[in-house]
Amino acid sequence: MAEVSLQNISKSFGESKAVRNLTLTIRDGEFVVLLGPTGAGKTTTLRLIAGLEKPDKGRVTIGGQDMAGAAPAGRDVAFVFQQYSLYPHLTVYENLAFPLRSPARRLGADEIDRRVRDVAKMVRIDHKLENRSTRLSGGEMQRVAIGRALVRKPSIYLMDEPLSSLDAKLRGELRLELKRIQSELGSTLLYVTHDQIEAMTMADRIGILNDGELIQLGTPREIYSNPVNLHVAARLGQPHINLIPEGLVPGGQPPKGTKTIGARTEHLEIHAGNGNANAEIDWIEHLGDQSHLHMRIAGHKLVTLANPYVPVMPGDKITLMLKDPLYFGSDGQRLV
Ligand SMILES: Nc1ncnc2c1ncn2[C@@H]1O[C@H](COP(=O)(O)OP(=O)(O)OP(=O)(O)O)[C@@H](O)[C@H]1O
Repeated sequence: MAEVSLQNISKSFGESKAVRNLTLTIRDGEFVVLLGPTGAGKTTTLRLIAGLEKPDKGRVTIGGQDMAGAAPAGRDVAFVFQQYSLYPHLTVYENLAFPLRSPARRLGADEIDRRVRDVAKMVRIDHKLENRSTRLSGGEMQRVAIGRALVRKPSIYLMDEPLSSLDAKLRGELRLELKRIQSELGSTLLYVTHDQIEAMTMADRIGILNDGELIQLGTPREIYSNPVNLHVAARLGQPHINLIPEGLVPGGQPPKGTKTIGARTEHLEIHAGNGNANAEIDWIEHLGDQSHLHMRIAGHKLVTLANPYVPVMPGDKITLMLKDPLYFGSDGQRLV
């Protein structure tokens, strides 16, 4: 494995600026997730590292070596795509062995067999090695696709939304397994997604990309608790952070210049009305182990998470207070 570094990378397609002056280092053995909406430049960033696109400006290094001029095959990266790109006419075993059979690798049959069986166990597909790859469920095919990247032991794994075509349950399972495998192998991995749960649960560090720009890079906790601006604050958290005008809800100590307050569940205190009510419960969404309380205050709607036994009903008057919320200025930047 190796450290991979992007320095001041820019890439445009005609008028469209896909990546703008991006600087990012993925440390040896680190799992970095790029999180951003559609069109943010996530896939382009992976393709620039893989050598499938050439930067207009800037440098890519892998293990300290400048990759300018290096063809994709010479870069020692493994790419996993959103859609399992398996060879349909080959068995699972042959799909896994394929990347190891290149003459440049000069691996013996025993070594190939050992690696294929090790990886098949790791991605839990060892019971289907003789199956045609088309005779597998979606989750199994994606395990094989991930396994095929893993057998190679490259400098870095690049993964482009590899779980997005799977149903929620499988996605949850493979998320855990991918994280386990990555920690076991100490792999360097750059993973792109627009799923905040994947980013929060798997990443050592998350990079928030928007409109081709890296807006913030930090641990999941840092990104969640200390967003640098409104855009980052709105990317993470379920339900979405409430963004309300300063002065609407009492409490907190807004610094000079505060325009918007960011209030997540942990930043809101709710008390029974007792004569000072300033808000009203609109409705309650029961999610099973938790509920979403929808509230209204002076025409603004807020949502917060509550335990399902909280003794309130739609129409109840309540007192809403802020507790150390996030503050943002008129330019959307965080004020501390
Ligand atoms: N080959 C191309 N030709 C023209 N424009 C492109 C090309 N590849 C990407 N773009 C543009 O560059 C921008 C970034 O695209 P990119 O695919 O990197 O975004 P993304 O964050 O991966 O989006 P998604 O989540 O939808 O895959 C978009 O505006 C896209 O239309």
